[in-house]
Amino acid sequence: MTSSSTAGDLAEGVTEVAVPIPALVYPQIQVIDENKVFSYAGSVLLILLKGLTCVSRNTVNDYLQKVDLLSAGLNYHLISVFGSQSTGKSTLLNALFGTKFDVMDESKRRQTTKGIWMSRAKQDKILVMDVEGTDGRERGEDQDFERKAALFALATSEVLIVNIWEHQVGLYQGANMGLLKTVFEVNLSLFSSPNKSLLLFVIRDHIGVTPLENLAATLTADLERIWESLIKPDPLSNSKITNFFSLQFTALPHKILQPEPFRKAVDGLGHRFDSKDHEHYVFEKSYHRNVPADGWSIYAQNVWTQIELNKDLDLPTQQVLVARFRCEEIAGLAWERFENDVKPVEGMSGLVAGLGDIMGPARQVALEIYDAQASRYTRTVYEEKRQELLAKIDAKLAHIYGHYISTLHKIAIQKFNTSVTSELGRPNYIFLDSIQAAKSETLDAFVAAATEAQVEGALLPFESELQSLTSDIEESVSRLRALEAKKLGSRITRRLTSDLDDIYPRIYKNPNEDFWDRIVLTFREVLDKNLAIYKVEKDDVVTYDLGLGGTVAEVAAEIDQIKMEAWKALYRKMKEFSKPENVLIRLREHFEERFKYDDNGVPRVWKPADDISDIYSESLKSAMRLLPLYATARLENGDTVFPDPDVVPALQRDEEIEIEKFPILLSESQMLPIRNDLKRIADSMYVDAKRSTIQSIRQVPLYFYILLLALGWNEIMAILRNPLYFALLAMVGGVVYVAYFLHLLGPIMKMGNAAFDQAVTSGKEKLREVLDVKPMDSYSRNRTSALAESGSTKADIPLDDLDENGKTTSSTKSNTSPGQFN
Ligand SMILES: Nc1nc2c(ncn2[C@@H]2O[C@H](COP(=O)(O)OP(=O)(O)OP(=O)(O)O)[C@@H](O)[C@H]2O)c(=O)[nH]1
Repeated sequence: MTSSSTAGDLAEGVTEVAVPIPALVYPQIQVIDENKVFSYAGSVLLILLKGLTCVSRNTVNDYLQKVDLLSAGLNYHLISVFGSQSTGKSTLLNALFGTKFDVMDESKRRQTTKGIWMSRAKQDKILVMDVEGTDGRERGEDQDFERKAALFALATSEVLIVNIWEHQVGLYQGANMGLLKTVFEVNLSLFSSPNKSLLLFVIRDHIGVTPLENLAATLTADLERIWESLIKPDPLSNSKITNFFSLQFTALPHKILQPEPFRKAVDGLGHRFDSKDHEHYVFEKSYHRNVPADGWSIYAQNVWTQIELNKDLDLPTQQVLVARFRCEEIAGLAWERFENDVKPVEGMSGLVAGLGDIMGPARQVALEIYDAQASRYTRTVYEEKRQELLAKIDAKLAHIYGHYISTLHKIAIQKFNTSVTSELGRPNYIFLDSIQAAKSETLDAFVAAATEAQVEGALLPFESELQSLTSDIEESVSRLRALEAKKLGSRITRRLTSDLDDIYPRIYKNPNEDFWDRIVLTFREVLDKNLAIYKVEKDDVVTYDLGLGGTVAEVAAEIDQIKMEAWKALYRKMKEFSKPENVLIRLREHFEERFKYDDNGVPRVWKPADDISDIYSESLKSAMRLLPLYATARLENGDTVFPDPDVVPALQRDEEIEIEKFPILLSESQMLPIRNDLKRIADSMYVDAKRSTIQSIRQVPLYFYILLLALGWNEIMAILRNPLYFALLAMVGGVVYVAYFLHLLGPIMKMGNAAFDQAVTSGKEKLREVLDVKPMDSYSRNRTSALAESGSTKADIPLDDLDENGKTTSSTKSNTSPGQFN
């Protein structure tokens, strides 16, 4: 018992000065009608956890809206009154709270209040329920409604005003003790843990003979007795009535007989409801049912439905159900607002400027909407639904943000490529610096834009996208590095090719057994020279730095690529020089050098004594010996020339090179025509040599000189007699003598003849070229040239068929010549 009021209350009512009441008159609403139907319109069926519960967008909500309490949250109070029929309950409520509940027409003396009515009180944020009176003759023995109504009042109200006549105190039925017993019983099932309510006994028609104190004591004793008689569940077996109820008592004078004291007493009683400082202030936090005003109608309706269905009325569960329903409803509203706010940026392609400034406030506003209304409901439900809402909002934000940073990623990589391409297009660029600058700029811009669009509190990670962008950039850098390495490789290969162009022909022209050793050695020297500037030697370990960055493995691969290109350049050079036509020319030159010139390099003038066949044979053999050298790249030790093992895999993938045939430059089938052609050329030269010898040994007949003397006698004499002619003759004679003395007369004449013959042959060749328009392949052309130079374009002429003048003596033909190469 929190307070036990006595006559002091009465005195309080009498002595206190009435506070002027604002002339506010609120309408009323029937919450439950006499047929036990909850007041609603246009019901909506909802499934709330278990079973079907009829929940409405009802008139109660409309009413609360109308009386401006719908948005009051938990800041409202609910008071019910119950008691016997026609005991002046409505009269009391109207006087106490300024309501307009119907009051019985005295002349008719019949039930006025049917069902349960509600009205807002004149006091701040108080709702009052006027419950149909008990013991009415209209319902007779049917106590169903009064029990249910009492239960409903208890489940919803903080304060229950029990209205009794003074003369009923001490009576069992008249004082509603039977009903109170029911109330106590159901209270135990309603509130498994103590959830207090205030029972405010208002004793009417108190005439003052029995002090209020005594009346209160009687009532208290009755209540405790009832409480003790209840069968309580185990955990509550030792509980007291005061664990569940606070009790207050007050008494009012007769309204009709003592109107003024009645009014004053009512005014005094009113202060208990609006003055927090009042010692009997009726409202305590623990009395509140913790159902926000906007959820009250659902709560009340659920409670009533449960009561109507005679089901266990577990109020905490009902509160949770209402909280769940309302929190979901509020979360729905908040989500709707959020969706509307982010809609403009959701479907946008490309980068949305100021995304964070749109998403952040949208999230904030949605949460504020939710918090403002839902935070009044059961904490656990509120938080659970808030988490759900937050998760939904953040998932949407993550989706929008994901799209944003993915677009950002694409734009960033494009910008990187553009920037780096333009950097690398500049003269004298430094690859690594250019790449690093573009990379830093791109990543910084990405991080800045991604951070700018972040929303405080939301988990919007961009690290994985940043990682993906970084690896895309690295991939791009790798590609650029490969291109750069290729460019560098091409430059090195060009320099190497140029060096080989310079050196290779010299080695090639003078082949011997270590011919290929020299070529490979020279190649390696040239390659080393070109790679030397990139070489880094540290602790006897040789690595390379191409100035392109990259890992050790990447650099090694790039160096291998360069080496591979170098080997390809060598291969091309080898192939070029080993073309059959080039080899034929080289062999012919080699033959000529030995056949037409002596060991001192002096052109041979063939004399009858010379062994032409032997020289021919030796020269041809020497030339033929070169062919295998040119045909297969073989080192002196017998190994074939082959690329280094580290470049072989790359060469194997290269389409230009058949790596297995790397050292094979001329096949057997290619060598055969070269041999034949060389032989033909050599034969031709041999024939010419033979012919020139025969011509040199031919003699002028003696009679030619006698005839010349006879016919030229006069001229001879004229010359001898003329001093001028004679002097000239003497000079010519002197020159001839000196030539003869020096044995130059014969060679001078031979050279003259040879020069003449050569001129004739060249003339014929030119004439043939002019007349012969048929195109020739390079080998045929070179071959023709080689043959023409040797004068062997004619058919082979066997030496045995020549007479001493070098002419063909018969049609007999021989297939072999004396000096034929075997
Ligand atoms: N004796 C007496 N009669 C009162 C008092 N107050 C009101 N009445 C009369 O009691 C009768 C019933 O009043 P109501 O206020 O309608 O009583 P009620 O309890 O609300 O009636 P129901 O709603 O029908 O249960 C009326 O004729 C009132 O004039 C009072 O203090 N004393």
